[in-house]
Amino acid sequence: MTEYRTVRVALLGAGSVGSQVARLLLANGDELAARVGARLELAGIAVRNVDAERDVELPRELLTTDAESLIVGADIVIELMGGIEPARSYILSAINSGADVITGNKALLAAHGPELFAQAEQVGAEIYYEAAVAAAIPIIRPLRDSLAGDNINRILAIVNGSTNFILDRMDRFGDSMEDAQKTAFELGFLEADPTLDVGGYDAAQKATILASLAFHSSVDPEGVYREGIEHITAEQIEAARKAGYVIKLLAITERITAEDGTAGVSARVYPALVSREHPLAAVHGGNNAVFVEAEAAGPLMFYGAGAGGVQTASAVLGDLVSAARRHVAGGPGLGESTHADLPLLPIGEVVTKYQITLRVDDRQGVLAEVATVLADGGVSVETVEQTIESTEDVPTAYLVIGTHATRERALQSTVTALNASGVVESVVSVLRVEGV
Ligand SMILES: NC(=O)C1=CN([C@@H]2O[C@H](COP(=O)(O)OP(=O)(O)OC[C@H]3O[C@@H](n4cnc5c(N)ncnc54)[C@H](OP(=O)(O)O)[C@@H]3O)[C@@H](O)[C@H]2O)C=CC1
Ligand SMILES: N[C@@H](CC=O)C(=O)O
Repeated sequence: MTEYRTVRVALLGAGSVGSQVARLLLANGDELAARVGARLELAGIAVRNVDAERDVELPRELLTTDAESLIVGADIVIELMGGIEPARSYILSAINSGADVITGNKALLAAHGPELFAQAEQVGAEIYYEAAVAAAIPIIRPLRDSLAGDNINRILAIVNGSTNFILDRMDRFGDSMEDAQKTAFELGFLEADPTLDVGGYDAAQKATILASLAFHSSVDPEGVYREGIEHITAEQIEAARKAGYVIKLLAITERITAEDGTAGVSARVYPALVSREHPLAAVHGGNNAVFVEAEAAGPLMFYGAGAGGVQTASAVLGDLVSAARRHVAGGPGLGESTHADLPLLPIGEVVTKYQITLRVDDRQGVLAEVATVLADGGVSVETVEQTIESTEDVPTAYLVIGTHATRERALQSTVTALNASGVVESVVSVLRVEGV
């Protein structure tokens, strides 16, 4: 039998993900040792309550509430507790004591990533975080390594499984928003606080991480534009379907140029119209997908499970093998590269296409009046469709206007002008069209 040296691993958290990591680490010890060239010894598992019932039976003697003592002497610390504190302090302790760190904590990385990476760089430690975006889907390493020699222009991503599940139910089964949310909750898709998913906060944290990585820049999470799906109606889903679109909550990050010529990055999250021909339209249920547009590689799509204990554990164990190999072989790790530091530009600088639905009086000349307001605002019209829904005494028409690519600032002021003009009864909806 091969004699291996030992790498000591401390696990913080034994919830959905942590318990699966512990199970797989204990069950596959020999195989992992052969792959790494060292035995991965699970030194202990820190939890809040050692007597709590768990999905996976874990050796009682490994459980402890003393995370600090566990960290001391560990070669690798895996943080799967979630939240900001005490996770941040534990990670800093681990780094300062010379350990490499693995985490799936997107909330922490979005809020404190630069601080943690800077500290790690100072002491020569590494932070691995494949599980933090799109769980089981390998996307961090491809962006950090495989595409490191290319230039990324844009990423369009479905990174929140529960909102994708909800919108997909509405699209494919005709559910209302309320019913779809109820089903998502019953199936355990939504976070304990569903606002994190439905309000787009979870996706915005992941967009922050993707933007930093793709554009080698330090991205302030406060500057990431965010809209949730809570206002999406069954009528909008139906109208989108008729027009050949599906509505998806997208996390988008791209290289853009502001009106004054400043080169920068946009990171944003909102429900957008996606053509049914686009690969992202075929992402159903709770799945995730990251669509990368790179200068040389062209379009690439990474697809799979974006949540789930065992699926996420796969990404964590991949990181563990990498970290342990580095520990055995020595030498530099993957490193964090924020050398470009492009500014994060506000939503007003984004250029995209829009679909505007207006409710207007069905009378002669109304279309020309609407066209004048749009032209005055610098919004160029690509398509117009009119539906008449008049009753005997209320002659009403709906205009669905598709625009050419327009800067968001101009679009928003034109929508304000339309509302104030007296020409339209109401602006029913404004949706951005992405993936074109
Ligand atoms: N679940 C998923 O599908 C995914 C999760 N992630 C990320 O992975 C991380 C873990 O998620 P998940 O497993 O779902 O979380 P859970 O809430 O299921 O588990 C959290 C674990 O951490 C322990 N814990 C919490 N606070 C402390 C503390 N102060 N001291 C010691 N232990 C503590 C809990 O202990 P106890 O059991 O005693 O309560 C529990 O075992 C999060 O950052 C999450 O965002 C990323 C991708 C997907
Ligand atoms: N709540 C998240 C879980 C994984 O990060 C989601 O719905 O995708």
